[in-house]
Amino acid sequence: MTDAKKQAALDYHANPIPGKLSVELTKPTATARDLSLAYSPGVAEPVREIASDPENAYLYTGKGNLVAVISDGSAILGLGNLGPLASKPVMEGKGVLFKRFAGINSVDIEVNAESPQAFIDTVARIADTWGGINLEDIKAPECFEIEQALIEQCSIPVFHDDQHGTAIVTAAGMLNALDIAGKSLDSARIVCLGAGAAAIACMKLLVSCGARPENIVMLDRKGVIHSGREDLNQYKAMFAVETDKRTLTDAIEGADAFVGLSGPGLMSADHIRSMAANPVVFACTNPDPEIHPDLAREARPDVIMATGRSDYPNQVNNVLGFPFIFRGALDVRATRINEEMKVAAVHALKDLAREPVPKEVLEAYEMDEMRFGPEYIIPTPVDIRLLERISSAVAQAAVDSGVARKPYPSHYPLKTVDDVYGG
Ligand SMILES: NC(=O)C1=CN([C@@H]2O[C@H](COP(=O)(O)OP(=O)(O)OC[C@H]3O[C@@H](n4cnc5c(N)ncnc54)[C@H](OP(=O)(O)O)[C@@H]3O)[C@@H](O)[C@H]2O)C=CC1
Ligand SMILES: CC(=O)C(=O)O
Ligand SMILES: [Mg+2]
Repeated sequence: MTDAKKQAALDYHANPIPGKLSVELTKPTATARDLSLAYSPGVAEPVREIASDPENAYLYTGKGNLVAVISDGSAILGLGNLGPLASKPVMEGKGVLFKRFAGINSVDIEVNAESPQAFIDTVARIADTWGGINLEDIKAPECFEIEQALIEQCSIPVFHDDQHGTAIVTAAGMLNALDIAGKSLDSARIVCLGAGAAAIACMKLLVSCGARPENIVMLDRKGVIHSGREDLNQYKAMFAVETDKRTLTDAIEGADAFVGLSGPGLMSADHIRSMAANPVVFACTNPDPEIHPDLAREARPDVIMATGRSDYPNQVNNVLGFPFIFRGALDVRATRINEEMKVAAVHALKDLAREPVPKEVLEAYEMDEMRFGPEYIIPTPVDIRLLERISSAVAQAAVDSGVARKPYPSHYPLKTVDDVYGG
């Protein structure tokens, strides 16, 4: 970023008041009567109701439309382990996206925990307060243990966005990009740079969608994850392949697709030049991708290129997933977000990219045209139809797979965020 853009980003966060979110009132509070209902003595009535049946919390408090965004700051975007407090702008940002795109209230919580168990214990103790928990920017491998333990201990959806939100959006984008390239997932050779939270989840979901494990080469800081390595944790070991390739240069030659979930500037023009025809390059590290889109296009005019950023075409970013996935899960009071719900989200997102783009989206992006093709493989986050399509698909999948505690919502499909509380 230029110095001017850096300053603009700081000014945006600082002015006119610090931060990006505030809390608003939903009930009248002007009179003594209002206050006697909102607080003492009236507040005692819902207290008694919730004490007699915890389900009443959904009736009398904001729980049902409230998601906690929780991080330890150990993998903030691609910036690394900068600690809990430094993660707060990102967590507030996730709250902005929850509210703006899906009408969901959120609170960000940055936890200073000395161990995964301390983090788990902290979150488990406050879990009943929320309708759902979005874990964010927690590094691998600790994130896997943390998420699994919290799913087991909590009766509300617990979802590590960097794993599953990213995987859902990557799978939708990859299916479309390969289709445009004239290829298919079941025969594509895929190189994944990174073997952390996002990378492991993305490759697992791509395999569920039809990619062949033997066609995937994953790399971490030490190079290719191959079966001769003895330093692999159980998550990386799932992707160990029999190969004599050792470096990114070895692995990328002739590959159909590259997925970068690692660090900035790690892919060169030579790497991309050595890929197969119509290469698909998802350089998804934020804020600075593995290779800049301009450099990629210069090296390979036939590239189908995506980044995690809003300022280039094809934003493959979990913002296209988590607001709408939680919307659907909350509205049927799902106990968890399962594989069926994730796959439903992949297909809803993938299919929407093939439809004509509304004029509001063109205006927001100052474009005359956006059409399914190399420069438009996936919808943009401002597309209001995401709310309708993904939330509906996820809610239906929750009902069909038996994790919903309420029927498919009668106020669906949602056309705007003003509709989220129903009529
Ligand atoms: N576009 C999007 O929607 C999203 C993008 N991301 C991006 O993905 C990246 C990883 O995030 P996340 O998975 O949460 O973090 P993790 O800390 O869990 O994983 C980081 C992974 O990157 C690998 N890595 C780092 N540097 C290198 C390098 N020089 N060469 C090869 N591998 C390297 C690490 O290797 P090792 O295991 O050896 O340490 C590790 O496997 C971030 O940049 C983040 O911005 C994440 C989520 C969503
Ligand atoms: C987008 C996101 O969640 C990340 O880069 O970590
Ligand atoms: Mg993240």
